[in-house]
Amino acid sequence: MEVLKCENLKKYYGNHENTVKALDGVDLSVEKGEFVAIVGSSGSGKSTLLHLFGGLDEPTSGKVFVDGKEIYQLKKDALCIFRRRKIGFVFQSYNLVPVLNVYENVVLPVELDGDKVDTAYIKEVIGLLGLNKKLESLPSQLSGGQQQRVAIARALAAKPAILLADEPTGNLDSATSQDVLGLLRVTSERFHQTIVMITHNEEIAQMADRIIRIEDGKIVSGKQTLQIMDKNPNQKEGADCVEREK
Ligand SMILES: Nc1ncnc2c1ncn2[C@@H]1O[C@H](COP(=O)(O)OP(=O)(O)OP(=O)(O)O)[C@@H](O)[C@H]1O
Repeated sequence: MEVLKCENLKKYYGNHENTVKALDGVDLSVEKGEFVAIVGSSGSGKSTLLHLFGGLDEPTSGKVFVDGKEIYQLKKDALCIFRRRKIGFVFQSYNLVPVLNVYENVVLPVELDGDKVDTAYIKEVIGLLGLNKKLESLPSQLSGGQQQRVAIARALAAKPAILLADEPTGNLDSATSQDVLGLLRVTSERFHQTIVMITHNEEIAQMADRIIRIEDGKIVSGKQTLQIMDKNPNQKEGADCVEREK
């Protein structure tokens, strides 16, 4: 099932001779449960693409569908609600609320939406991310890797259709980056969670199911959706359940 799609997506900045074509006709489809990495050099258009997937910007032209809904057809308020319910964000700077403890940070988006917290699910997410013993801690009492794990748990709390991660390991050392990425992969497998992540780091990108390469606002490889077989949570992590791009 397709969860994210864009058609002929363009984002131009400036006008006339000063036009910057940040995205220049991107077509892409991401299936439910896929873990996709977007890589490309600085200025290639990665952040612009991720922001447009997240309903955080307006395209110059083209369409973005999340969970079957054409998001830029929605009015501003409706898009805001849709974003809160359907899209989880993880940024390089963890953006946790400093005066709230780990548990309060994780459930905050659900509570802000007036929804009932699915405590069994939250407990599982927290356990999977290894945060059980840190529930009462404030963000300032956590390491960078732990703070990013809280940010991932928070992004998953509302069971989003897609999780968008913008350089999620940008502030972490190499070993911690691998840990955090491993956990993102585990959550993708356990909850069949669709994840789109941008990264500069090739090693990190290799942990995704599919790598999309972008240059000068165009996709140069990784466009096709892979055949993802059932990501059985009982299988070993990294088991051969996903046919990687050749
Ligand atoms: N608000 C803006 N106004 C004008 N140009 C912009 C704006 N935002 C981005 N751009 C330009 O669009 C192009 C793509 O930028 P984008 O931030 O998407 O690249 P990126 O691949 O994410 O880069 P990086 O890896 O350095 O973050 C760049 O040439 C950038 O200068």
